[in-house]
Amino acid sequence: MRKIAIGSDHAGFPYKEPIVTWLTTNGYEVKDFGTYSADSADYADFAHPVASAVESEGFEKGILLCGSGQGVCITANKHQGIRASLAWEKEIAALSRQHNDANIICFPVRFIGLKEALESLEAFLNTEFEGGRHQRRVEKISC
Ligand SMILES: O=C(CO)[C@H](O)[C@H](O)[C@H](O)COP(=O)(O)O
Repeated sequence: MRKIAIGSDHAGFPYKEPIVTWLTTNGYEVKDFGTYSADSADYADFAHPVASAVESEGFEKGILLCGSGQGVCITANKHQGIRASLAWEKEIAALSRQHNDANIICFPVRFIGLKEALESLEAFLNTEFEGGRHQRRVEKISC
């Protein structure tokens, strides 16, 4: 089964449960790294565990949610093995897989509808990396 890690802060929290439900309904195994309420929380406390899970704990991909999507994305990209992408519509989500081999998708929950987020997630999970010229470019990301 495909293992997915998910995490959010308070601003991302409203979409976490619907996304988990969508994932389990569609046959994914999901681990929820919090937050577990709408109380104010710090995005890095959830982005780091999700990034570690994808980087080295056998999770295929990760999903991170915060208000703008920026905080979780910046945090996750501090991890060597992570390519986290910010997505607000499905074509961007698919491109992050095709061209960037992204392994975490970050959603700006205060700026995207749930339907668009779920369609973007589906595109992200079902799109393969194209390799070729993009492989060379991805290899140049690490410093
Ligand atoms: O968007 C975020 C970080 O990029 C966070 O989710 C926060 O919501 C944002 O920083 C605003 O903070 P607030 O405490 O919700 O006002």
